[in-house]
Amino acid sequence: MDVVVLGLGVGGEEVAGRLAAAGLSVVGVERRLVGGECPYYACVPTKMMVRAADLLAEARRVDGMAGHADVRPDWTPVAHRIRAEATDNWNDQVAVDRLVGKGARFVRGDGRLVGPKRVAVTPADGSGERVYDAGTAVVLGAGTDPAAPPVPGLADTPYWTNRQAVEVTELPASLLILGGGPIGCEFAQIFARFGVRVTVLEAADRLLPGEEPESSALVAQALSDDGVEVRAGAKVEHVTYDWRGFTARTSAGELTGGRLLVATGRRTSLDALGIGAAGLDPASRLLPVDDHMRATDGLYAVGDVTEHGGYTHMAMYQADIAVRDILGEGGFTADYRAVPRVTFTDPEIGGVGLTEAQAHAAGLDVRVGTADLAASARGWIHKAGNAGLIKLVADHDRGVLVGATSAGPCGGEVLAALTLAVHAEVPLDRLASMITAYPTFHRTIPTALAALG
Ligand SMILES: Cc1cc2nc3c(=O)[nH]c(=O)nc-3n(C[C@H](O)[C@H](O)[C@H](O)COP(=O)(O)OP(=O)(O)OC[C@H]3O[C@@H](n4cnc5c(N)ncnc54)[C@H](O)[C@@H]3O)c2cc1C
Ligand SMILES: NC(=O)c1ccc[n+]([C@@H]2O[C@H](COP(=O)([O-])OP(=O)(O)OC[C@H]3O[C@@H](n4cnc5c(N)ncnc54)[C@H](O)[C@@H]3O)[C@@H](O)[C@H]2O)c1
Repeated sequence: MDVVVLGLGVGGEEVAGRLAAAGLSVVGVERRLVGGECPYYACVPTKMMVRAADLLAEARRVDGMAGHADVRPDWTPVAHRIRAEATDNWNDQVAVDRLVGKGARFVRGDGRLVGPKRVAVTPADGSGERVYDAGTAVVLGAGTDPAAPPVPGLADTPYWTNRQAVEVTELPASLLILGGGPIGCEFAQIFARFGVRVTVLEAADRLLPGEEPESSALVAQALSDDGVEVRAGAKVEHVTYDWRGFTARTSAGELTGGRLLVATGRRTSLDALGIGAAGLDPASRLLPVDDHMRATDGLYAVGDVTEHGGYTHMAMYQADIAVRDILGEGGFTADYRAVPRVTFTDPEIGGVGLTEAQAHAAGLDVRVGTADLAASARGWIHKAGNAGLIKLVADHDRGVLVGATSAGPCGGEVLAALTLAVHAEVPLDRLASMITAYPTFHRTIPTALAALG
């Protein structure tokens, strides 16, 4: 055996498939579904939900702009699409066949490191434990599970995580969401647009605390316009559940919901994965890796278990680097200066690189330029649903952008131009001389460039 891949999510499946296709002998170990969180419980089904919720919102904007539309939301086609088109009713046979078709051996079971380059697997079919020795490398791609805060009472309740929220077939009348990060905000808007009374409780003083404060304000306004009640800066002290639903005692008073969705982040289980047997600190929450994705001699890690995970595109990027390193192919190594991220609310919140606060914390000579998307020609034409902004964060010393935000309709698409600018370190004067088509949303980029202090 050349390589054992432990965890076949987005990152692990890519590594195992490509190495097997290149002729290496590969064992892939997965205890749940090949493909991991993204296709079954995360990116794909939630963006199908977003698409449906956005259709409702656009239809509600017909009045006053294109006639009149009566909109009657129905969750049935959304739940059906998630089952029939996205998850095959949470069956991964197609993915298993694809992997085996590339030449990998597949074992469904629970794996753990029991030595450097040695993995023990307890197969799901009840057969006895098997041990695999990897001649070349072990690759960890074990991802994360939803984390729940240690709130008294919470563990005794049937709360939802993203997994139950994706599986839902009948919507509750009301939903209380703990956490106003990307997961909390996306689900809040989706369910509110389908008529659920939603309350979001966020411990930090604003939604999306990892993004620019201007983005947080935009999302708070959008959620409020959709009827979501947002309580930021509030702490949950106790949770109970009875036949009426959930009651949360919080520093902002008592909050209730027919269902409770916990969206307060993710957790790894590196100790249970046996990283101590490879000489790594079992108490680590995330694995430090070098720019070839090596955690230690013969052990690689990709995706959410690493310090630079959190997104499917990062798991894919890191998988590519690990594969090329194992095959000795060379090429680029990991560079995290221009990592893009998009929260798929309406308006979409796109960000790349550093926020203004992070750039200051890095000791840079920071200049900031902001422009209102709604005030642009395209924003004015678009009218209903035109809220958004471009914010640029520049390093004045080097004359380049180190971060940017693109919020608005198509905010995630417009972000591509800004990602390119940060990634390629395009000089600001060269960027300012770029011609932008009229009347596009991305014409707000030169307006923000002109506003750079
Ligand atoms: C609701 C939600 C929405 C999201 N939306 C987006 C989005 O729009 N865009 C985006 O880029 N990212 C999004 N993400 C993040 C994205 O899903 C993750 O970054 C991505 O899935 C990480 O891939 P991974 O391969 O590292 O891990 P995972 O996808 O978590 O896969 C890890 C796999 O390892 C398996 N495993 C773990 N331990 C063991 C073991 N001991 N033995 C055997 N198998 C094991 C697990 O069963 C799992 O299948 C979202 C996440 C959530 C929760
Ligand atoms: N569009 C996307 O790319 C996308 C969408 C969803 C999720 N994701 C990824 O999935 C991961 C998890 O997302 P997430 O939103 O769960 O995590 P997160 O860590 O980004 O946000 C969790 C939020 O919960 C808050 N919180 C923590 N404890 C709390 C408590 N006790 N009460 C109230 N609020 C509390 C935090 O302040 C934070 O704002 C992230 O890595 C994210 O990047 C990505």
